[in-house]
Amino acid sequence: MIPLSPAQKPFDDDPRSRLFVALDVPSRQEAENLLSRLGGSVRRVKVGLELFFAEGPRFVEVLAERGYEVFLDLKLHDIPHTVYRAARLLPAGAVLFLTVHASGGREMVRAAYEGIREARVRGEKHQASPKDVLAVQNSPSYAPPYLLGVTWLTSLGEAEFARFGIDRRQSVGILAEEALLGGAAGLVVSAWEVTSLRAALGPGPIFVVPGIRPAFSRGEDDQRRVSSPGEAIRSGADAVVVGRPIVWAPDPRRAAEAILEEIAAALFDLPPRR
Ligand SMILES: O=c1ccn([C@@H]2O[C@H](COP(=O)(O)O)[C@@H](O)[C@H]2O)c(=O)[nH]1
Repeated sequence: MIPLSPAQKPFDDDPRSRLFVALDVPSRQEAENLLSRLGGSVRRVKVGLELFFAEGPRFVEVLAERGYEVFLDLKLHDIPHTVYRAARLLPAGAVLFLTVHASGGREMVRAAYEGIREARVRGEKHQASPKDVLAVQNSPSYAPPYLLGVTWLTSLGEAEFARFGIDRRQSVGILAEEALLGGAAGLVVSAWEVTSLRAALGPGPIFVVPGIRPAFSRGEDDQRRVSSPGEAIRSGADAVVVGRPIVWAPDPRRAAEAILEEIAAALFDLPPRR
């Protein structure tokens, strides 16, 4: 694995690079409405199963054409052969992050990585010279689309881990290793595990944290390992994913801006990136 230096990670000083709004809505029309309500407060979006089933890969390309950076959260999980063949068809030029379940094992993650590499070359072929294609083909692992390995879903709480007979902390470490050894550039983790993973793995891997519940939205739902946006960033997350606290807010733009302020304050408290 070629470690990514912190400076190479796809984040910048704009707090908007640290926030992915989950477009968890059932149609392109609803996604468009939400995006127009969010205005310029958001630059990065996450497309998950719901919107992808509704609108397919073409809408991912439309979002990218409009300047949004897209996290395609399909959480691939199958035998390596199947994952490889699916990943080859990724609209590579339109995607910043793609997820796989780390529990598929390092061979499966590697298959996704190889599929992405082919998708990247195929996408480039339309505009690039053979020399450029070769350069893309030989590029280091960490060019977009970046592959992220999902460790344990943030909807799993201590009751589930007890029922499964699994040690959460230890097994998250194993899953992280499987993902990174398979070629993932980073992980999707809960804020509960970020501090220990960052300490163990260093600044290189990208950590993206869902299960974000700002103070204004706290209430019962299906998320179990939750944190505020500020806590997640201070613990070592590079970025957070937020769905319902923004999507279901009476004023989504105001909610996004409050979260961005919290992210900015947390970044300000951290030492500069080395
Ligand atoms: O472990 C995981 C992995 C992915 N997600 C996704 O993030 C968003 C969270 O939405 P909220 O409405 O803020 O709960 C959603 O799209 C999930 O599919 C996750 O929550 N946990």
